[in-house]
Amino acid sequence: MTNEARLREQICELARSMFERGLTGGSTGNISARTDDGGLLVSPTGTSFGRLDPGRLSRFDKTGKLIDGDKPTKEMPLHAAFYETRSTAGAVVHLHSCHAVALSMMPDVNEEDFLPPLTPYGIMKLGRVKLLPFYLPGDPAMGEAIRGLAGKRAAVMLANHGPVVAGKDVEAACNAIEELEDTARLAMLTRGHHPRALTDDQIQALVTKFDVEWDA
Ligand SMILES: O=C(O)[C@@H](O)C(=O)COP(=O)(O)O
Ligand SMILES: [Zn+2]
Repeated sequence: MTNEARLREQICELARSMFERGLTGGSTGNISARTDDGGLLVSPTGTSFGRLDPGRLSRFDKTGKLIDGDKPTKEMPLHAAFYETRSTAGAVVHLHSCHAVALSMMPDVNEEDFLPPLTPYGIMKLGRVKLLPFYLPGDPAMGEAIRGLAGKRAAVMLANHGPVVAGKDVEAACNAIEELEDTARLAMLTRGHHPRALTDDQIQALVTKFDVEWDA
């Protein structure tokens, strides 16, 4: 099996796993990954994460030209902006995960640190998560918003829509976006109960020990 064939299988398998666990429903969400030749494999528009077909993923060459496969996600500008601004990005995932979307609607949420520092893994896997405003799905302005972050954030939350996370590869991006949803779930569950969050010293210790991108 070629590396590309393995990558196609992995994209579809991880997408299906997230769908089956209710992390994104219907035909929501999109996923992309870099190929060895600098191109991209991308989920087609209107497809369900539960039923992605490895042979029908949209394939782009390294210049951004669509080579074959089905019509790509309408969120290509969003995905492309992550690859352009983060040289370490090997994959990008977007979900409509319920608790993250709910948290994005809360009136007092911090736009610079969308997730409260509740557990170590949220900090280690995501760094600081920026809350972006609401955009219409497919609006290329989302790509401009990502470019405006100059590669400093691996994860953003689109208000009233869903999270988007870049990782070094498909597995890392999927693990990180699952952590985003879990942390948002904890935040919603503990909302109004004054949970004890991690202290600044604990956060700094994590950032240092696990080399987390945290300054942005
Ligand atoms: O919310 C949307 O419409 C998109 O962001 C989405 O999740 C699914 O769109 P496609 O990837 O074009 O199917
Ligand atoms: Zn979406």
